Amino acid sequence: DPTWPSSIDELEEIMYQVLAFNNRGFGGTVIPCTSEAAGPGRQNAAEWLRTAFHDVASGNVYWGTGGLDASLQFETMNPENPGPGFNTSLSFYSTYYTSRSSMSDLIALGVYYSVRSCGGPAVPIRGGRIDATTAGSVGFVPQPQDGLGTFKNRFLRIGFNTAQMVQVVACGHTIGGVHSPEFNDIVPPGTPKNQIAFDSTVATFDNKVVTEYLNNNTTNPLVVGKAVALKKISDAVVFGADQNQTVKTLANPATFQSVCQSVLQQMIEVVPSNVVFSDPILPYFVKPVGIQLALNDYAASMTLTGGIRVRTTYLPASSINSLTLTYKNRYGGTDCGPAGCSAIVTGSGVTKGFDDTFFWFPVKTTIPTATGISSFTVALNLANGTTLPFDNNGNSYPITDGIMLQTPQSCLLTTSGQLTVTAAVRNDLGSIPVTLQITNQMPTKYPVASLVSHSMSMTQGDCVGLYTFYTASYNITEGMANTAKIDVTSNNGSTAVADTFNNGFELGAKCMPFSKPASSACATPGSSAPSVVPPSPSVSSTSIASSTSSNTPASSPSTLSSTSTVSSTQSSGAAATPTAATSTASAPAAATPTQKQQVGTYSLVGCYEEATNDRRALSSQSMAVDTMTAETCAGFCSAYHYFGVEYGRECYCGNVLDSTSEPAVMTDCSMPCAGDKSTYCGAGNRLDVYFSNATTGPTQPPIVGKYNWYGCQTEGTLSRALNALHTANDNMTLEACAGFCDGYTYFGTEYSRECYCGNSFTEGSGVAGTSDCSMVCMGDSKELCGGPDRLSVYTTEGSSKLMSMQQ
Ligand code: HEM
Repeated sequence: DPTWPSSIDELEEIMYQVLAFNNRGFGGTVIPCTSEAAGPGRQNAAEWLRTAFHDVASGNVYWGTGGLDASLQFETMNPENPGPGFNTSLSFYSTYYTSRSSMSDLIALGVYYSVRSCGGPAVPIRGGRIDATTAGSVGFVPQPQDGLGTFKNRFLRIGFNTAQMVQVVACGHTIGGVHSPEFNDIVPPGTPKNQIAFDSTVATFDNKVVTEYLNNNTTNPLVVGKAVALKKISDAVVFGADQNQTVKTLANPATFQSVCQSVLQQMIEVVPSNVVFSDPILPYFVKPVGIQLALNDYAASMTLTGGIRVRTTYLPASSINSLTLTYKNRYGGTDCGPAGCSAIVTGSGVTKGFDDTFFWFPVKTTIPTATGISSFTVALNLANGTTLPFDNNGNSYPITDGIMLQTPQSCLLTTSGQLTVTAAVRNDLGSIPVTLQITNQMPTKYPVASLVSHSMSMTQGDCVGLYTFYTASYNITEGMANTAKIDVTSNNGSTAVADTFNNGFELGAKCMPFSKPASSACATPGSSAPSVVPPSPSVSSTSIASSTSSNTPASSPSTLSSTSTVSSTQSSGAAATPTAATSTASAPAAATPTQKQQVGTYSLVGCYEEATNDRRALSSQSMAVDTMTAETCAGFCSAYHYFGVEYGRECYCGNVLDSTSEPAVMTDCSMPCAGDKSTYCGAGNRLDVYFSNATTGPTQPPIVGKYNWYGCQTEGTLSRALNALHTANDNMTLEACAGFCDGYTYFGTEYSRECYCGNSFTEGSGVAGTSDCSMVCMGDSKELCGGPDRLSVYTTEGSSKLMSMQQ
């Protein structure tokens, strides 16, 4: 494996995540090879291969200029580039164009995809090509009527000798053909599909173009037919350049495949002399993909999410029982709090490449903020009882908790482009510029968009425990929001920490509130490995302790906007260590009933006021009974991160605590539980709030029957997003909806109990933030069934988000 992360990571994922779960959608219009996505006779695979050649044709190996540099985007109006195929191909590639995937590398990847999809060899792809910013030299694309001398000169100019010229033309002209709209003298109008193929197998990358030529039974329009009288028989001239010597060697099918593999690689590696190529891009055995950290409410813990992708080409998925992820704390040590430093993950989701398969291990690990994370290693636990360790070539897989994009607290309205980004920066990283950089595409008059970047400094906001929030807002040009990549960086130079290349389209439409710890919890991480690990309840107790001591009316804000608070806390260093507060918090439990600190996996957060905005502090579900205990409520709310008991007999659940709900003094929660008088259950307008990070919460399973997770989608503007069939009932589950929609490409569940089916999305339906789809299914509290106006969508195709945005 290359050492992760690497500059080719984005290209590697586009190259190998071809089909099924988490596919990148790059094969959309060239798989299968027969695909004529641009119309009858317009075979995209053939167009992609020809596109690469026409881009290369401007190259000059003597000068070290041109070649595969995407200059074709500026040359499509030139008469030597006739036909719609260049535009179709380049505009498709353009959607994948980012700072980590140049257009010219994408054109090269297009050769790999089109050739492989048509049954040809796997052309090795190296990354690192640099895109031209203007047109290259034009007039160097060989034409059917040119003579042998011209052909030889043209090919020498791009570094091909006569034999290689014969080879590369044969390898190009094994798929596709000549079209009448562009060459109506060679292909008469009225020809079926307006196309004459180069050989009898138009959509197979085989040597028929050669054997049929040698056997004199070819129908190649650049060898026989109308072209003869017009002297436009370029393939006959090229193939005959050395009295058929080279072309005869290609009559062996295996030779043809291996020769094409090498001359096509040679072709796509004609590049300007300033290009430094990477090694050939091979699939990682083990690769972290989409790894992200985010601080959880109250900042006592953070969650590491993402996937570990394991290549199962030679090691079948069935031989892997599970994966153990072991991490180091932010000091490189092994103190990770009570839960320890490792997590066992089971696999779900299979991705296919042309020649590979991959198995995914979705990671969701809670890490105490006090100890943090700096790197991890992976071990595969095999069915035969052995383990296979992976340590990133001895480096561990690095990850910084110095800065993180707070996805839930960031939001993007894809329609208007209004973006708000919140980043959490570790307080010990000090006095800093924190910058937000947004890179998005902008349309140009050419088929390829340009990339534009905007940087701005972020404004310091609340201090939340060991971190401080920074925010910035920006308006992305209308229509371009889905292309945005978001980088947040703190500090600069060698001390910079960054969280980069985050997808704008993964942000929700609404910025979620963050339930804050008290401002007194604001601190910097200890300078040595911390011996003290405050688990979530102790930090929460800190906030209680602080309200107690400050003795301010509960309505007084603990909104931590004041920078002076932040800086003074920072300078006073460890004064606010959470452990000190824990003992304070446990002190008030003096009355006969006691305050339960722990209920199952839930820990007491504290006593909280009800929300003040007509909502409930915890608003997802509720119930009330005269036998209420904390246990009863915990069971009822097991699908949620929070539960709260109030007024002795009421129970409320939710995944977020409403932002207007403020901590109250612990002694406010003084009503015994109706079902257990020895413990407290809140009071009037006061809840005892408990929190759990355990994955008893509902999940969005990646696979439901034959459907794969697609994403959280908004409703359509004029009709339902999926409008073929629908049903609704109180027993709704993902499985039930999948069964109901059997035969449709998509199913979506919405608002806990609704189910919709369809083969495509109607107008206006777009990507929503995953956090928008957070309502529990009525029929299964372990699963998520959309949200208000939001669908949890699954598809039989596992088609990618990028593709859906194109529609
Ligand atoms: C002497 C050199 C060459 C000449 C004169 C030539 C000429 C042509 C012409 C006239 C067409 C028909 C285009 C249309 O009607 O859409 C064509 C198609 C094609 N060429 Fe070439 N070509 C040459 C070399 C190459 C090379 C080196 C490759 C790639 C390795 C290549 C790949 C293709 C492909 C794949 C098509 C089919 C496109 C489609 O079906 O849409 N050609 N070529």
